[in-house]
Amino acid sequence: MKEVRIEENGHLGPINAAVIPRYAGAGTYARLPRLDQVENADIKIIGVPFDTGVSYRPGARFGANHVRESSRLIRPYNPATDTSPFAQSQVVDAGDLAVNPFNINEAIETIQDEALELTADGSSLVTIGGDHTIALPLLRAASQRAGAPVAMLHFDAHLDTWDTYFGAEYTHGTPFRRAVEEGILDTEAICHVGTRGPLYGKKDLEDDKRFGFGIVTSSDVYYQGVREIVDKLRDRIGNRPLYISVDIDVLDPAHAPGTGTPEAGGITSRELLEILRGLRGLNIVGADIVEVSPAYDHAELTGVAASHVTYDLISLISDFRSNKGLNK
Ligand SMILES: N=C(N)NCCCC(=O)O
Ligand SMILES: [Zn+2]
Ligand SMILES: [Zn+2]
Repeated sequence: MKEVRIEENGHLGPINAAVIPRYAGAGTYARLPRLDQVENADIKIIGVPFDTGVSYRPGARFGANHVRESSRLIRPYNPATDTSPFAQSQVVDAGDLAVNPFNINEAIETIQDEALELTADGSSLVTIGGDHTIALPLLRAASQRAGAPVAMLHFDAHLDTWDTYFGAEYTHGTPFRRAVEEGILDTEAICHVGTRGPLYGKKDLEDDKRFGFGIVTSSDVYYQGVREIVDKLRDRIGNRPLYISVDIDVLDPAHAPGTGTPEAGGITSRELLEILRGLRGLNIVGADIVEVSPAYDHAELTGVAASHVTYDLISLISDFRSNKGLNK
């Protein structure tokens, strides 16, 4: 079957669903072109099939392809932000990184190296799939590219600033403690959003605070509402280079059951999307959407939520890049 794509603004867009039914053919994210089908890419979506860092249910290694498969219905115009992300920037699916499933240290190195290589041309990365361990090498690459520690918004049920699990330093519950220790985060502007659930002890929160993290809990989102929270986050971040890490378990299990460490009482997908949309205009230098574990999903609930979160993140980055003249 011959590919028929939408082309706008000189950018090669998704396969045209009015010509080739959206359920036909091999899947890339939002049916976008692959990296090898374009000359230059402004935004690259990459999959990281890695879940060797998990402490409970496995399966996030299958997350990237699940998000791709659940993104077939995505359309090119985003009315929530009045933007056409695939027309404003050349967005591509750059495929999966091949990372070692048996050696976490090597996997982390590979992710960092490949993220640096992929962004050498000034493009932005949006990573899908994998467990939260992968945020550490992605943050290293992002701060190296930014030439400075980066601000971070971390959407998650969990703090992920624990020290070790079974003596292991690099796991999905520890990436942000390592990141603070390594000095790659701008500790004036780092915040968790959506946290909830039981902890190991009060010290978890004391340590986290000492590292510089602010916390907007899932209950805060309920009591304060999206607008007030967005204002606070924007104040804290200003115009710093910002990395956004989204653990899909930030959503209530009713919205995202397909994940490894579910916690009751989470935010809704509407709240998450609205908070993200409120970040428009911020200097987002990279993002990930992690912890999608398809075997625990039902009716693609988690896949669809993750694919839409990815879409709104791409919309923000695309808008920022095109307004600042960063695209080729
Ligand atoms: N889902 C992520 N990233 N972390 C959860 C760690 C929960 C734990 O085992 O204590
Ligand atoms: Zn989590
Ligand atoms: Zn996490």
